[in-house]
Amino acid sequence: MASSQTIRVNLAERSYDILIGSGTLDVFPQFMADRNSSTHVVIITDSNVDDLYADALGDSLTEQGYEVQMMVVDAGEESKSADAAIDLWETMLAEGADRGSVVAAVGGGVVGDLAGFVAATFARGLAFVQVPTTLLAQVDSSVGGKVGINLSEAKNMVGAFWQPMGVLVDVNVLGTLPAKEFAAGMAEVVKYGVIMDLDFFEYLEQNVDGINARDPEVMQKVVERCCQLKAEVVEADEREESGRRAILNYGHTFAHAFEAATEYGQLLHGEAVSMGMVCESRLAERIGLIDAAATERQVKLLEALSLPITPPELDPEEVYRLMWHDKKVADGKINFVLPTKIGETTLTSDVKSRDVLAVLEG
Ligand SMILES: NC(=O)c1ccc[n+]([C@@H]2O[C@H](COP(=O)([O-])OP(=O)(O)OC[C@H]3O[C@@H](n4cnc5c(N)ncnc54)[C@H](O)[C@@H]3O)[C@@H](O)[C@H]2O)c1
Ligand SMILES: O=C(O)C(=O)C[C@@H](O)[C@H](O)[C@H](O)COP(=O)(O)O
Ligand SMILES: [Zn+2]
Repeated sequence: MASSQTIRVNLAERSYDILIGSGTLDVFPQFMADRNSSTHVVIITDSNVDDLYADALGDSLTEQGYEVQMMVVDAGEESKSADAAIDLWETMLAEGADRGSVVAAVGGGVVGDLAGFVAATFARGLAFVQVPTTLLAQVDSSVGGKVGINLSEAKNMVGAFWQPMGVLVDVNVLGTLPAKEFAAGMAEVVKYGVIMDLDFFEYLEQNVDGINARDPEVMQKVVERCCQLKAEVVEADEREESGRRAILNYGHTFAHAFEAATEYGQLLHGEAVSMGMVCESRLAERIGLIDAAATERQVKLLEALSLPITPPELDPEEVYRLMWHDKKVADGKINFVLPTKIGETTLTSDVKSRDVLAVLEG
């Protein structure tokens, strides 16, 4: 294993490390042994990641004397469903998983959210680790403990806060990621810059070529910075109670409605977030919170990273209706995370429906 860095997520007895480096998959058995004494590991992965990485990780555990149960779901957002969770629970039971088993999520955000949800609920809760294999999962979904599944009208509507025992990030796996998936991960990366780190946003602007070429040194820095920022936010507000964690939802009020309106089949989550951030920045402009130049700066960076910024043709009223399923709705109002400048956001419910509809109408 080449150089690596460890970022600690401090959450009292739920604290854990994120190990980030090149070639870290080689230490998977040791990583597991250091965190739990169980010898029964349930690996949950998807139909693409199975052959690419999960099988080999399973073999490396078997060689060390572990009993491994391998479970493969169909690749794609459709697997973040109640049906998929039921299949996993039933199979785990049939094949001997018990309270002492450990779940390892090996894959992107879909696998991480689904496997984490199954871990949180099977036998009232199993220990689990995250081995994120997409950029999006490495910079965002594997950290912070939000796990869950979708309902047809509401993204991530059924779930839990269930922290992993550890997160093992190998940036080498980004090499096999399709271009569209890599770009989708960059949307969440840009999000961190807009919500809380102007210097990081500028670093991204200055390193677009290195990012698009997936330069290992640049990508190691990008993943590390995002994980540091997410760890800080999660440590401050683990269960999204004080409002601090809500900043990670920038772009998501619109994004989740776009995903539900297109039945989770047309847009990647990161693509929807890219469109959602532009919409929410335009909404902030309309109510006088930010200047147009700051939105254009986001548009320019997102486009340079090959991300879409214009939502598909959808009925604005229907998208607005779906926004009411957002988990930030409280006291009959939608709370929006809106940028006030690059590097700063505010949480506000003081938004008129006509402004939201005007943004959706374009
Ligand atoms: N829990 C959280 O905090 C959080 C944060 C952000 C996003 N999410 C969720 O994450 C999901 C999106 O995750 P995603 O973008 O990783 O999508 P994904 O899990 O569907 O993975 C994208 C695609 O890449 C493939 N893949 C994965 N790793 C690969 C690799 N190394 N090489 C080649 N192909 C690979 C997968 O099989 C899949 O086809 C959404 O459901 C979103 O809601 C959750
Ligand atoms: O970790 C968080 O908190 C986030 O909001 C990160 C988001 O990128 C992610 O998409 C999350 O799953 C959205 O959460 P939700 O509570 O709006 O479903
Ligand atoms: Zn997201």
